[in-house]
Amino acid sequence: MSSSPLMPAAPRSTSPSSSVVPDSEFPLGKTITLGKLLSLTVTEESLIILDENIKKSSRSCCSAWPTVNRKRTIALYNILWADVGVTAITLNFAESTSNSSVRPTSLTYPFQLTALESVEKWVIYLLDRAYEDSLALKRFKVIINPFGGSGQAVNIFDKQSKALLEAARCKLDIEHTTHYKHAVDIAENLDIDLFDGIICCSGDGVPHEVFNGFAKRNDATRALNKIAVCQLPGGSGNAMCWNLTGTGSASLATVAIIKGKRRSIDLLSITQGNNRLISFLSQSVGMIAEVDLGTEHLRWMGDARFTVGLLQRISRQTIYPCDISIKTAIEDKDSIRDHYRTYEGDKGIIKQNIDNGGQFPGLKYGTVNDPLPGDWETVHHAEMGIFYAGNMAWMSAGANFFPASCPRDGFLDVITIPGTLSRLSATKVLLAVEKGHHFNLDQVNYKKVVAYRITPHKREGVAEEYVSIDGERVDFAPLQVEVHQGLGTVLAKGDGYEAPGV
Ligand SMILES: Nc1ncnc2c1ncn2[C@@H]1O[C@H](COP(=O)(O)OP(=O)(O)OP(=O)(O)O)[C@@H](O)[C@H]1O
Repeated sequence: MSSSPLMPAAPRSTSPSSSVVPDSEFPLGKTITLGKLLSLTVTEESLIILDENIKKSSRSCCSAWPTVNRKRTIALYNILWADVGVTAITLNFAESTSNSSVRPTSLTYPFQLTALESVEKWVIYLLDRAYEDSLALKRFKVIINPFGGSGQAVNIFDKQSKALLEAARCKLDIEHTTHYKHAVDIAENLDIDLFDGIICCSGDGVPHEVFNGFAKRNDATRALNKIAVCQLPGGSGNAMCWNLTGTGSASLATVAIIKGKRRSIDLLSITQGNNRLISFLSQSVGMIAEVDLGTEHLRWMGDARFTVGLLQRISRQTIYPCDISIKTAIEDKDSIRDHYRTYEGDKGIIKQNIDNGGQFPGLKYGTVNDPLPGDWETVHHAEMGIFYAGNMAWMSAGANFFPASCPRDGFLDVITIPGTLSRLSATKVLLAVEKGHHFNLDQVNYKKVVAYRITPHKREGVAEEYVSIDGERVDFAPLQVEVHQGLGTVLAKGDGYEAPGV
């Protein structure tokens, strides 16, 4: 068998010789003929199987007679693996069962022993095309939060993902979290030589913990560079999954991970009090934080609780006073749009040379306890409604809050919206968020920044105040944030985020 990294050794034996002749175009062409009635062709996008034995019949609208359809087309993206035995080839692929789900399926075709070498070469070609610049046979640590979302994460993984990963011959080491912050310990102590990635079947809290676990290691930069972090939608907020795979379907996201390309993303350092932690997704103060963290009583509504919670606060014109100091990178929307179009899927900085084998990088701008750097601009916001800083586009399904977000541009996108907007105006903003069209509205202030500090002020008579980092509650206290360009690694379907841009 070939020494291709894609291929396992195929068993050989000495069965009778065969009359199978590879297509004359092969190996330069893409077809292998396995018999008079059977050929497999790799085209630009698909595997086409012509099989006279396929008994699928279809009736055209113009004809009363059924026609026999002997052609089967499988998108190369859905090809998971191919095993070559001595006299049969088995193709594993993801078959659509609906618009939003796939399941693993296989087809086996016999061939005669003399064709073995040709079949092996053809399979190497097929798998090269099916995986392109994505690593095949990935080795995953799988971390499942059994309490994520509505407690369905184990079920989701077992029913919708595991068999697809196995069909793609991925190596899995599965662990269920047993306590709060368990994923921090798992990432901190992981033998990174054994894995290519971590799949978090959870909400956004577990990937947040994984990045923080890596950050604690002495070889943090190596771990962050080597291990790609990904998410299957097993929680109540699955933003990472939406941004990197473009779906909330566990089976479709699994295929996107199997075929996922290693891409770097910016990470953020946050200091608050004497703590430092790492964020990959967002920070919010004001309405968004309160709705995210303070509406547990509306959990039964599912995703609708965010909309209902926001509308309640908008109608009351709720305000959240704070001071914000920013080191701005790009201020006006036209320049942000130009920047987005240049850097959205930029591959030029896919991997900077950040793996120096050492600890997590230091802070360029000091901590929240240090004096503010002289070139930061500070503004007091007496009537802030929403302060939202995002490192990815989707903040949850249907909420494309940061449509100008670029995965590795070294900037964080910051939105501020006054709490004093009229109900009509504020509702217009919210309705525009799904498609990212709020970016164009005058009421929405949108900046790209390299660092900022926010000091929220407690409101008189308000019992609970909220600050959220990656959807998790932290102290209601000042925090300072700076970006580390391209420091994290993920598996992504495309080069940019899977969201409509600007
Ligand atoms: N076995 C466990 N027992 C208690 N807490 C856990 C356990 N496993 C994970 N956690 C904690 O659950 C939190 C949320 O996890 P995750 O984001 O996966 O779920 P979620 O349902 O989206 O979250 P949320 O409850 O914040 O909406 C994390 O802080 C994590 O440490």
